[in-house]
This record gives sequence, structure tokens and C-alpha cells, in this order.
Amino acid sequence: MTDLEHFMAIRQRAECLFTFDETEQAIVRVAAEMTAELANSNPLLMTVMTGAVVFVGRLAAHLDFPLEISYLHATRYRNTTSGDTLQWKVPPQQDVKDRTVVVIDDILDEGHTLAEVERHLQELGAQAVYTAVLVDKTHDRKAFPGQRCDFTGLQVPDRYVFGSGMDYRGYWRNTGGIHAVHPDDL
Ligand SMILES: O=P(O)(O)OC[C@H]1O[C@H](OP(=O)(O)OP(=O)(O)O)[C@H](O)[C@@H]1O
Ligand SMILES: Nc1nc2[nH]cnc2c(=O)[nH]1
Repeated sequence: MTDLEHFMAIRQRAECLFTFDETEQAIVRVAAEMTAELANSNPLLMTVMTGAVVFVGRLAAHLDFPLEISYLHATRYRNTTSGDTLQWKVPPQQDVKDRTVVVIDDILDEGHTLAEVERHLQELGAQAVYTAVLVDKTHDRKAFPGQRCDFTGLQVPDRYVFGSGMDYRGYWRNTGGIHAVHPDDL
């Protein structure tokens, strides 16, 4: 089987957890919550590349107030399905001093990525740091008990998921819904 046939098989065997429309409804709700909280704070949306690139675009289309979008690049999984230490590929690309910063990521899994990114932005002098994720994975292995984001789209079960920006070994960030990899494929 070629690599591309393998990725096609992964996609076909995966279980659809949420359709595109269901993810869209969740994003619209998150946008309303962010608008209520942040519309007057001139926020900087700090996109954690690469997974958040789809979420930030879909979310921003529903935010009708002044804001800026920037990015950093940090990775803990490096195109695999289990996490390691966080590797900073590109530090924050815009001055965050005295700004309200909203870290945008695709998934809160064990939470080490967001905890470290948040700590770094505070060290750089951000006035306030909020976090927003498309999905939060349900399990008891978070970086600290009770860890959660300020804005969360959907809860997913404790399975490896892809779609809506999240990858399976670098592929399938482009599917509009959210899918769980078949256990035999991990
Ligand atoms: O909560 P954690 O267990 O720390 O995992 C969450 C992180 O894992 C993924 O990034 P990944 O390292 O796979 O890079 P990617 O964004 O390029 O997919 C995802 O985008 C989050 O940033
Ligand atoms: N694509 C993807 N990335 C992750 N990073 C941490 N958990 C996950 C997951 O379930 N799927």
C-alpha cells in the first residue's frame, strides 16, 4: 500500500464524531462568548501553528470587532500521535506587552502546550492571557487538575482525533468535521 492509500484508508475507517455543521455551530457559539467578553479589549489572537490555522480562520469570520491576528509555532507531537517535550519553532511574532492576548489552538489534550505558551506570554508582559480551543479531550491526564480553557467549542472522548485543523501524521487537517482514528490504526 502506498502512503497515500494508507491515508485514504485511515480516513475511511475513522469514526465521524462531529460533522462540519456541528463544528460550525460550536465555533459560532465560541465567537459569541468571545464577543461578549473581549469586544472592547483590542485583543491579539495568538494562533498556535499549525493545528489552529483552520480554527482561527473560521472563528475570526464571526468576530465583528477590532482585533489583530498573529502566530507562534510550537509543537509537542511532531506529526506523531503521542506528545513529547514542547519544541518552539517560532516564538510569538508580535509584541504582546500590555495586550490582551487570546491563545487560539485546535485542541486541549494533556494541556502542556497551552500551559507553557500561556506562561511564556505572561513572561513577555501580556496584560491578560485567555485561551480558546476548538476541542477539549475528556480524560484525567491534564497538566494540572481542573485545567480548562476560557473558551471551548466541543468535548471529544479520549481518542486520537483529526480534522478541522488537527492532523493524522501531518494529513487530514483539511476535513471539515472531527474524526476519531480507528484504534487499530494508532
Ligand atoms: O494539550 P497537549 O497534549 O499539549 O496537545 C495539544 C497540542 O498538540 C497539537 O499540536 P502538535 O504538537 O501536534 O502540532 P501541530 O499543531 O502542528 O499539529 C495541538 O495543535 C496542540 O497545540
Ligand atoms: N491531531 C491531534 N493532535 C493532538 N494533539 C494532542 N492530542 C491530539 C489529538 O487527539 N489529535
